[in-house]
Amino acid sequence: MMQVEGLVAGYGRIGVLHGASLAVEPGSCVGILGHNGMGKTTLLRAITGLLPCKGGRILLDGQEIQRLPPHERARRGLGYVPQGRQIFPALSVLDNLRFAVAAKGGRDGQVVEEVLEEFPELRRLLDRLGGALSGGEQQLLALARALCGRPRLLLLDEPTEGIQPSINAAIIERIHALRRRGLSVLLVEQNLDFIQALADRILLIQRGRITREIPPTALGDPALVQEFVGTSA
Ligand SMILES: Nc1ncnc2c1ncn2[C@@H]1O[C@H](COP(=O)(O)OP(=O)(O)OP(=O)(O)O)[C@@H](O)[C@H]1O
Repeated sequence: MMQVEGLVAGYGRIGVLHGASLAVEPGSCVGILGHNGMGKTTLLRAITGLLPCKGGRILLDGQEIQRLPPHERARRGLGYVPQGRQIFPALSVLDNLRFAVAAKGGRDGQVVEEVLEEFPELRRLLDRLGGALSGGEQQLLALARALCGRPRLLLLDEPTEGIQPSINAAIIERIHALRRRGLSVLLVEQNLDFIQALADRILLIQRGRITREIPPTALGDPALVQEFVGTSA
């Protein structure tokens, strides 16, 4: 589905990614773990095109996309749920969704209706302002909004940040349901239970490079977790 080869990116003269490589197989969920500041968000932003790539290649279905603008990468199947969700707080839930469809150049009525079938709990919130939602509701809206672009590969940046742990199970189930329909996922997450519940493969990022792959079962071993991410399970 996607191959990232030797990706180099950063902010001005500050290098962050120093040759990151990874692959996401069709229909799979790949998790990325790493300490704060190792480049997880930067990696996702470089893949979406929000940050320019200074080197390396990104292949989506075998086609190079690293020089395409973000909207063209979205058109080819990339969806992105950014860290902190970044929904529009002053727009209603419905308008947040409509905006996402319009940004992709689609006809909103039908797409929004299809997405609401996948996120039925948003129906009773359609008139509510985005900023008035709980963290968990905002995360569902952010997922639904990304789905309005009908992505085939979804990039998720720390979806559990700032939401109540009790909501995590609902979000995990929703992502599983999307995967059953063929969606591939690249997930950056610090919550070990969450990443273990979803990822088929887990990659470690250290100083801007993918350094290792670990089996999801390794997250049950506190000593390994300490070594990989510096927290205990
Ligand atoms: N806009 C920016 N300008 C300059 N440096 C930045 C910018 N955004 C991030 N950085 C730096 O780039 C490095 C990688 O940041 P990034 O956000 O990708 O890390 P991360 O692994 O996602 O960490 P976290 O879990 O804390 O979000 C950090 O040293 C960070 O300070």
